[in-house]
Amino acid sequence: MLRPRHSTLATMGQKRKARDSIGTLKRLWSFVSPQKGWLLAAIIIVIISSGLSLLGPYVVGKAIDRYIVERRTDGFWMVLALLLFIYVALSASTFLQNYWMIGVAQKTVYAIRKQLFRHFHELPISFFDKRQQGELMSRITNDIDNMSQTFNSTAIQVISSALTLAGAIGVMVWLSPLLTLVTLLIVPMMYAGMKWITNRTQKRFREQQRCLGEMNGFIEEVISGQKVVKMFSQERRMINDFLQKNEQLKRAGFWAQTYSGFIPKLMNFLNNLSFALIAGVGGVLALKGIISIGVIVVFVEYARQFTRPLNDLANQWNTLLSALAGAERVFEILDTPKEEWDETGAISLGHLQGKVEFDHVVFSYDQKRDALRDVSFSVSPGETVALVGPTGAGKTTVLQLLTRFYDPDRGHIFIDGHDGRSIKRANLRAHMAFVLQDTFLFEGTIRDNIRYGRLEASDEEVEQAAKWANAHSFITKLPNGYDTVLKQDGSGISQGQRQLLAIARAMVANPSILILDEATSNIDTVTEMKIQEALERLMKGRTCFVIAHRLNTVQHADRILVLNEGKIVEQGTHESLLKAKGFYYELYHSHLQKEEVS
Ligand SMILES: Nc1ncnc2c1ncn2[C@@H]1O[C@H](COP(=O)(O)OP(=O)(O)OP(=O)(O)O)[C@@H](O)[C@H]1O
Repeated sequence: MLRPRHSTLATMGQKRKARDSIGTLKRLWSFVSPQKGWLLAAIIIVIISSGLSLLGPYVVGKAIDRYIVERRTDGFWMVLALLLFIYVALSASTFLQNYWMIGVAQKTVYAIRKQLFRHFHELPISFFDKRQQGELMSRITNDIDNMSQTFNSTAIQVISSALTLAGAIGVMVWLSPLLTLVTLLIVPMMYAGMKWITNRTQKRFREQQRCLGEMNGFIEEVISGQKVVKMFSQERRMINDFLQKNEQLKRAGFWAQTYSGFIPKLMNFLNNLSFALIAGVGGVLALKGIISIGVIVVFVEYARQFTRPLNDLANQWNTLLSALAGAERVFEILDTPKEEWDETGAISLGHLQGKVEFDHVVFSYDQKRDALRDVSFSVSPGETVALVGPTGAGKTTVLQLLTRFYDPDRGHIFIDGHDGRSIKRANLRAHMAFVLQDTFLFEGTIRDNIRYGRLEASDEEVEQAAKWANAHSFITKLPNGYDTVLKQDGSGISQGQRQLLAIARAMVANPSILILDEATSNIDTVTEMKIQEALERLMKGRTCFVIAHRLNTVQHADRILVLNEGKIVEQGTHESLLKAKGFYYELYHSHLQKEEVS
């Protein structure tokens, strides 16, 4: 079937740390640089707010010395006004730094998301064939989200924490090197304590995430497989399995939360310890006249400010690293070469007769095993050709090459006498339409879904196509007719109705070449007849390729190409092939037996 295959090879997304952080940062800068004016403004305001947050306690300390210790009164109101100004300016600058930084972050992430999504559309089908859908989705959603959060807050906090820390130490050393030493004594303890707790917490959180992921996967499976669960009366077993997973999650969640709850307690304890040390040692120094009371107050305040950035820096560093890893994964996609678009001098064909010729075509997906081996055949305009063969014979591959999702390794494909490579891809595909086994419907109205075949089609053309496709009568019975909104999974309409819509969509496209992936499986007889009739109308006057899984549906094809292991082993009409008593004859009879058994 003409449908992407998912391989489990895709594991690029599993790596946690960026391999080339400098390179990734440089790439990131290319997205941030258009906002460098705003970024500069945000950084300047961060420097100002860090300075203000250090200035506040310093002025308070000086004021205590002046107005409480020395009992002076001059300039009291001035100092009070200064303090008021400092704290108001601090709040305003914090607001501005957030506002500007969020602006920079959102614009940057917008640009990355836009480029990534555009790039997705320019990637060759082989890229999607080799990767898991979920993994690709997570790059465009989770990784970008992670980057966005980091830009929004973490980056600016790291700068602000580092500045506050450096500034506080500078002022403290200037005021009293000895008391600075005492204050800094707490740092190694804080570092060791935090490391001890975070190691354990991270382990518990990972365990919690694992249990949560497992439980979500289980719930999703059970919900989507409800019919099977009920059919085989597996409810009890499902509930028991769920209880087990729920229990594991409860245990993991308990320890993760308990350990992480230790962090504020530990910080509190160390803060109090530091306060006691500063007060004790500072008191002795003050009594000896080495420092003033105001300096002790400044130190107490700084020590309080100190622990927060220290703590923040450790946490934010990890967030920053994981965002860098996410950015690297996004850039990996952006670096994947685009589908080789059109060769220079490629032409557009106005009208296509529909003549197709495969000339000694050899093709391999993996350069190890040939999927097509020296395939040659020629199809006249308007001819219906059925491709049959056992699974893996190469039927889909023929069509992947015809549509130029892949190009042959050797040999040529001619369309109306032009080498396929010399025709613009978009032009070539505009002359083709598909009716696949799984009709892909988009979230939108029935009208829009049909119009997907040719966006400029008028409402009348859409309705006419639906009439030819035998879809009009069921559509008009729906509450909102052509304006009925379909869900993405097409729930609300039957399998057969979906196929009729697919036929209408192909009718609107009015292609010269039609590709049908046997569209009539699992359908009741009445609908099947409707589909058959619609298909016959659709196929009239067009070159058609039909992949047939049920051999009784291909008997009316003008010609049957029988493929086996990538080679055309026979071709002819149904009758001539049966008469030849070759591979098709065997295939047909073994198929008939299977049908009888079932
Ligand atoms: N994307 C891919 N990457 C690697 N190998 C592939 C890919 N798609 C198909 N193949 C291999 O190429 C060969 C031909 O596959 P193809 O899908 O053309 O067979 P098919 O006749 O359409 O089979 P089916 O009736 O089961 O759909 C098979 O061996 C298959 O495993």
